[in-house]
Amino acid sequence: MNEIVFIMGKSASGKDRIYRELSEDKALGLNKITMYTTRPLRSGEAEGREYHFVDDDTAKRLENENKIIEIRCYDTVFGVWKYFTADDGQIDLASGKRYIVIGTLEAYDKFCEYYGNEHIMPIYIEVDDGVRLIRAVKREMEQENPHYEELCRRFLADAKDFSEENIRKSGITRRFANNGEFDDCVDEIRQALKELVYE
Ligand SMILES: Nc1ncnc2c1ncn2[C@@H]1O[C@H](COP(=O)(O)OP(=O)(O)OP(=O)(O)O)[C@@H](O)[C@H]1O
Repeated sequence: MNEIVFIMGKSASGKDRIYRELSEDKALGLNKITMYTTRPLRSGEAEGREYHFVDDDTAKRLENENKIIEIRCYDTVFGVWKYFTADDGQIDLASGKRYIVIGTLEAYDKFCEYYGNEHIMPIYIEVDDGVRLIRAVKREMEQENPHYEELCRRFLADAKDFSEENIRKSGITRRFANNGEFDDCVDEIRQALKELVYE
């Protein structure tokens, strides 16, 4: 049973857009998971909507209780900010519900360790590097303050994080290409979900 649909891919591969499209499709009935962060709430954000905003002690307590499924720690100028997914009851494999998660390859491995890979359906989105870089630059140009250095850093970091060896080690065998029309890619994923998640 593939109760958890796990979307992943390099930066600007289109995963946010695909995640939104699939999670808004009522017919699929995929439930979103709210992650946690120790970074402060920004204006316009609301507790429980973008994230559950918690302090470091809460993160440590959940860690001690072995309730953290995957965690990423970033050394920022404001100190260490943690982003994590916790086993807080949002995912209940016995409930018959389906879930949709977006994350890194490392997070996918952690989900497999925690829940067992038979419960997770990996959706790996792939876009040719040249096309992906152009889309990333275009998206950045639309920002008020484009950060091209960060874009380049992520592009290079992704080449390592999503190396062919890492993809193979994670047991990812199927890739969903998003080089052409967005709807074609989403249709292919919908078809795969019908076969593998709603079998
Ligand atoms: N098939 C497509 N054709 C054209 N543009 C696309 C297509 N798919 C996605 N895009 C665009 O590419 C850009 C990157 O998509 P998106 O933000 O969803 O990527 P992402 O993988 O979530 O990136 P990141 O990890 O950097 O946040 C967006 O501007 C999106 O609208």
